[in-house]
Amino acid sequence: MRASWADAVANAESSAGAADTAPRRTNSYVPPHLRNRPQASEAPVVGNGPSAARLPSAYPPQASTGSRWGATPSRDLGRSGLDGGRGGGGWNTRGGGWDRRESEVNPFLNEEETSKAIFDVQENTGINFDAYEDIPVETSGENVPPPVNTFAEIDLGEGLNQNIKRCKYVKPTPVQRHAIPISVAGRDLMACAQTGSGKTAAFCFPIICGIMRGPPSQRQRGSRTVFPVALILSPTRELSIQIHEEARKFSYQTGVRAVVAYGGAPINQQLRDLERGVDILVATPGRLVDLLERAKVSLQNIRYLALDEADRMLDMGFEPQIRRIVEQMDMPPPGQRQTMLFSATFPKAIQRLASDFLYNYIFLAVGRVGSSTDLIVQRVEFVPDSDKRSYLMDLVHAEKTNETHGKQALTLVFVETKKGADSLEHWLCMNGFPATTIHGDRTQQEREQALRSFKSGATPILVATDVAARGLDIPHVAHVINFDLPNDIDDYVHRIGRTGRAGKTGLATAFFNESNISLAKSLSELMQEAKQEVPEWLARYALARPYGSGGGRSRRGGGPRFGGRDFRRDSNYNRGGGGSDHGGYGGGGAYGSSSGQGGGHSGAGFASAWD
Ligand SMILES: Nc1ncnc2c1ncn2[C@@H]1O[C@H](COP(=O)(O)OP(=O)(O)OP(=O)(O)O)[C@@H](O)[C@H]1O
Repeated sequence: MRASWADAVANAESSAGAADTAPRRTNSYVPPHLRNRPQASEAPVVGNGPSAARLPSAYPPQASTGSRWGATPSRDLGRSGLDGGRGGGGWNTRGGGWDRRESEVNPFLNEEETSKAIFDVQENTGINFDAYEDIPVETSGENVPPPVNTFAEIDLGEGLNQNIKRCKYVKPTPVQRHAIPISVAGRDLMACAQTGSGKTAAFCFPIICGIMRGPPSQRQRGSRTVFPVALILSPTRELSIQIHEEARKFSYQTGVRAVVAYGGAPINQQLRDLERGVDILVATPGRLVDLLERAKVSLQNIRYLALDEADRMLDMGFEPQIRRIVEQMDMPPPGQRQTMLFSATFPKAIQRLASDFLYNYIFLAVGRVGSSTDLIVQRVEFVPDSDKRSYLMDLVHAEKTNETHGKQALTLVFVETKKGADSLEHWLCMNGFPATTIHGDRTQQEREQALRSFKSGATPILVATDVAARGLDIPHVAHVINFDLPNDIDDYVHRIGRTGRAGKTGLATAFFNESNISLAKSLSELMQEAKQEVPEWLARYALARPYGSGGGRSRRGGGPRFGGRDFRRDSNYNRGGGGSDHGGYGGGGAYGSSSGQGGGHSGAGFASAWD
């Protein structure tokens, strides 16, 4: 794969002009787990090899670091049977009590310096979370724990609280207000909440808190297999890297160790990292299957399973792999582990599949993108294919004038194909607009370099396929352009959600033409729900054309305001007919077959909480 001209420019820029500010000045590939390492003079060389986890124990550390280190660690996850019969020794593998915090690199350092230096702003302070205040929230399930208004209302432990402060999170977002108490109470959860609303912390905090409260790790002697306690799966490598970076921040100095494993990067380095000890494994499914097949990882001690972008993880492409990992390896079944599924969209068919993984779960829906807050201004233009480039030129010209502290605002352009991405990037560069690309034909090194270059503002235009559509949290993306619209409205929701994050505003422009007619109705409905101006021509297309066959129709059944609604509310759910496309569904045994509690949901079991 050729290295793009823009990447070369970005490399040159970061090594020359930005020498004072750029944290990484070399162009050679450094895998994520080796990044941010201190210079020899900065930190003692402890834990820097496979045998590190067997170093003399510094455990127990000072009590000041929170309840994890308290005298009576609690394993109570809020329901019976979760730890039943497995004895005390086999829960996790935190290096026999070795205090990893001594050698831990501060994950906050780099980021703060980079962010301040480049954009001269502080993230997460002064965020307008009031914008989320009137967002509708709906929960269903039995005995839903009440939401909290502050982080302080939940005993997350001193170490985690410190990190929340370091992240400058002043108060929980709506999904966090509801999801964290539910998960800390030990309940399984399917959560559907807006893009950019803090879902990562919503599943990371309860996991870290639960591990801190749990028993100390026991490494299995003589074995090179590792036994993580928590598994977080995500569909793309970049998203796994990002979740790992977040998890490292949230678990800094808590003694909880997060490791990432993903394809396209050397497996040996990931193995070495795993052997240093792992509590939370963040992984992409393909690489995890590889590790499981090599018996490098065992899932038998998993107490927490989180699927981010869960609807994507369970669609046709990923489902077999996910079932293999969750159901056919050695992971404890639902009821004996806690499962958390998160996404901004949850089609009902996927909910049915997902319910196999859950035990007596709570469904949480928090208003859809832009639902009542208009954080993202959506525009749609009728643009024939032949005119798309000149329209794009107009838009990026306009962005050039939209500068913050001398830096052009970031623009993310989505296209349909990898070839299309390369060709558009080339054309933009030829026309004097530094751009780079991210797509599946690029090497992992190129993909990560492209993201860094985009994030730093060195190449303020990123041309991407759907590989960048979900989960990526890139500050300062001011404009998302759907140069080619996706076939599925949920993909549109995730794409435009790369802007307007964490209470900030953003702009999304879509080029629509005859080839997108199947999307007309769902797009027009979505825009109406989000109180956006729907062009007359789009409304006409929407009226003339029912939902397209290719997924244009909203499959989520979320109705107004939600990205998904609990499929158990369907009238035919309790009549055993709700799962016609889902084997083994219906009747009372839908979830938690091992529970002995039946698991069927009566209508009376649903609570509804509107904020
Ligand atoms: N309580 C909080 N206060 C301030 N900022 C927060 C808070 N929670 C999360 N954030 C910030 O909000 C941004 C978006 O969070 P996150 O990436 O978890 O969103 P998400 O809901 O997972 O989005 P997506 O659906 O696109 O995956 C991040 O930069 C994160 O640091």
